[in-house]
Amino acid sequence: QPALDVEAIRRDFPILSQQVNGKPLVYLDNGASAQKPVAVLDAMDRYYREMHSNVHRGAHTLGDRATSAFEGARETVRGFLNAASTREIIWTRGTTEAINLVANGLAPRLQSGDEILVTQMEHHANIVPWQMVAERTGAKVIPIPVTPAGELELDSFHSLLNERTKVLAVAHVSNVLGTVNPIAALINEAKKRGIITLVDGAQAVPHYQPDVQALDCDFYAFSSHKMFGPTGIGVLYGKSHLLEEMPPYQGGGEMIERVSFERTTWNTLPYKFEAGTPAIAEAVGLGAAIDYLGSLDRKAMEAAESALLIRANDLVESVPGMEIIGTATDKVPVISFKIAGLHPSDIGTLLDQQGIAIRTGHHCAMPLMDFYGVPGTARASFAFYNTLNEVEQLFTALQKIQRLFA
Ligand SMILES: Cc1ncc(COP(=O)(O)O)c(CN[C@@H](CS)C(=O)O)c1O
Repeated sequence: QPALDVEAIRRDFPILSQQVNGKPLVYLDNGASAQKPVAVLDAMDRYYREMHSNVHRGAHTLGDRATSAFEGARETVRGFLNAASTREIIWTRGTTEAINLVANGLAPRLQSGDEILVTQMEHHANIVPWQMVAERTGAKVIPIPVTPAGELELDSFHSLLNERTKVLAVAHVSNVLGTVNPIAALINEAKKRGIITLVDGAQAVPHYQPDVQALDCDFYAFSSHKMFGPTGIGVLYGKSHLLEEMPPYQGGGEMIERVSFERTTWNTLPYKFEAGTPAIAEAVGLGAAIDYLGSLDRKAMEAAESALLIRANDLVESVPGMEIIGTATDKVPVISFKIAGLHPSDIGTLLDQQGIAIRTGHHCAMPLMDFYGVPGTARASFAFYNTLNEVEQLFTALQKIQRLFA
């Protein structure tokens, strides 16, 4: 297995080589948002310098350049997900908007007593939109419980499935626990019962390249900014037969075929769900991020990331009173933790003073915090550009904090 040349890769991410509070930045908050390679910055800069215009207007050369750059990025996303058609690739603002779009689009199918199955580990983005639609339709949102290790209780999953279950909405990867859920098996079970499946892929795409046709999920949502692309854009993959049936999410320009005060008709897929001027440069940036990832050895990336997680797990015992929350067998390199006698936000502040960036709090997963009986956790989330030395710096800092403040 060729090792990843992390030092060469880090040179692709200029932001990483700065000092914070007089110390080298150790950026371990990738689960909140990842950093961007020069290839993404250059692609967006070049777009604005040479191509920018509004899209789909077709009146002039720049418009054609912008449109082909924009639709070219959509094709890049289609290839990344192995979707059957670009008609199934909808640009959104991010994972949150993608899930809201689906929840609202499925509302006409839902009636009183129907059940929407989610999990106890979900991010609020995959709970609240369903609660809002359940409120309107009389449906119910039911959580699949999680074990203390942070894995789904699969027996409960099977017993919760019933003839009233209409939707299964589940995280591919937990942003708090790092747990990789067995989504292929979950989707397979749901499909046997005609249940519509949505996968929240926000925390999976920085680490894996999902194959939506192999998974056979009905919807897959993710955000560009988590997978080394710009903020402000995300993707909803949806099976075209379902997208065709769903009403538009927002009204305006682009999403129409013909408007009159007597009757308005919708545009074809994917434009029916893309009202208004889109985030064109951001789509180009996401396309560049996918091309950048495609230029790397994915197996070497996965090996490097699992080495980071193994080193972190090995170092936990070096910090008295430290406990990892989320010890699933199958995990991405994310560790949520608590240290006896210390509040997570104090840990975050003290680490920042040493140039180390993590996240603390409830991580938009309050039901999961309730399950563990904690107000929040400290979370270090690693990416392929982090080094073993950075893991050791984190734990050396935690040892010092524990000695001085716990
Ligand atoms: C599993 C999961 N699902 C949805 C979202 C929302 O992504 P947006 O790009 O904000 O729409 C996130 C974003 N989680 C960030 C910010 S709360 C974190 O620090 O964990 C997520 O992790």
